[in-house]
Amino acid sequence: MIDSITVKNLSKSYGEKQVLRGVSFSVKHGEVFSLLGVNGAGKTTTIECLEGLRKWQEGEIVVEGISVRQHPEKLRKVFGVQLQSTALSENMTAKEAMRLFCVWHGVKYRGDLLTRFDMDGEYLNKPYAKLSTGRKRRLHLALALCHNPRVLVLDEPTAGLDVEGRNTLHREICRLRDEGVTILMATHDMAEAEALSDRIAILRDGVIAREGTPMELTAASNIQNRVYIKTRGGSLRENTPEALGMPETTMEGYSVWKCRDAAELLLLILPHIKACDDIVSDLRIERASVEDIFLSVAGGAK
Ligand SMILES: Nc1ncnc2c1ncn2[C@@H]1O[C@H](COP(=O)(O)OP(=O)(O)OP(=O)(O)O)[C@@H](O)[C@H]1O
Repeated sequence: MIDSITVKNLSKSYGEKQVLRGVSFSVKHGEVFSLLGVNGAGKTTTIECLEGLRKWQEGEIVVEGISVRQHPEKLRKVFGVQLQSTALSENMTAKEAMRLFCVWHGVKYRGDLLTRFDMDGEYLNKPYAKLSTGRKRRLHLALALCHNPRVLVLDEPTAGLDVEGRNTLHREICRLRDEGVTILMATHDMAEAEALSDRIAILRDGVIAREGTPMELTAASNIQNRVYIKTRGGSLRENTPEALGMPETTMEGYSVWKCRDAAELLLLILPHIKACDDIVSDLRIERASVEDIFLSVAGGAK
């Protein structure tokens, strides 16, 4: 079995309102796959169908070889689902929550997970309501992993966290991926998606409008790159070859070109600098980011 998750032609309406119109994607084992889309694009709906929590009208979903429509009861073993922030009762402690989850999944108490997520010591017996958002997120992740799920589903895993909390969770997500867990994530954080994902899909108007690795998505875009070059002798400020054209702008001593193909531009510029007996003192290429691609794709959503 190559794919951990396969979603084929998924269509889902709430009453008259059609939200998904034939969504298809697949996630390989041990891959981090991010689903992006504007508010209301249908990310959570897709995830909830996948978890067997919602019925849908058309299409097929298979997770770890299990047909979600036919055997939703078999999914509990397979999935680890991170809770929403209001999901535990206010007075419950981390230790009690872990006990509860372990009993529910029929496994031994997993104090090791509370230690791994730094939820032992002073946090172990603190009421849930008194934990910070970051600590709650750590606890949710620890609980989601108590039965060693093969697939982890994360909906906005780092929303509202500070930089340190975000980095900690990112490290854990990478670690879980390295341990072979398949991770499906919905996020609005483009930098997070770009840094963590093996592949990304952008939902728009009820279908997957773009899909690929972060490199593929950004390389295939029509968004122009910016090339910044500074030389010691300033040879780019005058006498640039005709084919090159003058820089679009200069900034803090850098000549700046906008171009689709940075390599082509450099093949013209660098020989010119050398021919002028000049030396490059700094060179930067600003590529289109996943956020740029997202804005160009999802920005046109109805
Ligand atoms: N239970 C429901 N009944 C009716 N409409 C719903 C229901 N749940 C979601 N919707 C609608 O379906 C659409 C998709 O919602 P969904 O929550 O899946 O989007 P999302 O991409 O996760 O959005 P967000 O980024 O805001 O979380 C929205 O228009 C929403 O109003």
